[in-house]
Amino acid sequence: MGASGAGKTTLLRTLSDLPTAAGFSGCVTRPDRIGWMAQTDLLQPHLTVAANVALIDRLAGRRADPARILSLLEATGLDGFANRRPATLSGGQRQRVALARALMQAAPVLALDEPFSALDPATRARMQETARRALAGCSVLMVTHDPAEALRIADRILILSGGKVTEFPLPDAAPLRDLTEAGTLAALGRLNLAVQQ
Ligand SMILES: Nc1ncnc2c1ncn2[C@@H]1O[C@H](COP(=O)(O)OP(=O)(O)OP(=O)(O)O)[C@@H](O)[C@H]1O
Repeated sequence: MGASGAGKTTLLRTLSDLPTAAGFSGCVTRPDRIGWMAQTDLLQPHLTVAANVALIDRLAGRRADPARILSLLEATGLDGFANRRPATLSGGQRQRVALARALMQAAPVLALDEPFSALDPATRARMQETARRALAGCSVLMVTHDPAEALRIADRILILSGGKVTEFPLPDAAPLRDLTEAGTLAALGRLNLAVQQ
């Protein structure tokens, strides 16, 4: 988390070995493969939804498992959309295709840059659950502007400000946390203040 312009996307891109406008010196140790989902969905307009989900495999010269594609489309609430083109989808549906594509990569580390920002609250809550389930066992570094989202799903919350990272202490409850529970609600108040500083 962190204010707009704090450098969150730049940090994710640096960790993922993607180019940035920022200067960087030092050394990043990372696994060979890092999955990535950007703020913009970057869907290929000429490909169907299923082909977009399979794209990373295709680019890597692998055959994508059709059953896995269908199960990820189902998990992201897109069953029946496999043969549609991105232009026929809403912004939220497109973002869910991008999420399915990120989940398809099954990389040990996944960088998600505000993956749920275009979704309505109910779909967003469902996608948070889907992503947590589908990504159990992966390390996921996710940027979000939404303190409630971070509190609900994160194992750790780091706040980037003035070039420094501070860890926000989480309540004892395990994710997916109940935001109406007193301890979580109190933490939400503290987190709202912390990200405004
Ligand atoms: N460590 C850094 N050194 C120099 N410039 C940086 C650094 N980190 C970020 N910047 C620059 O600051 C600007 C904003 O960075 P970035 O897009 O990463 O912010 P952000 O926190 O993701 O913002 P937003 O929440 O609005 O998406 C960019 O122009 C980026 O190049």
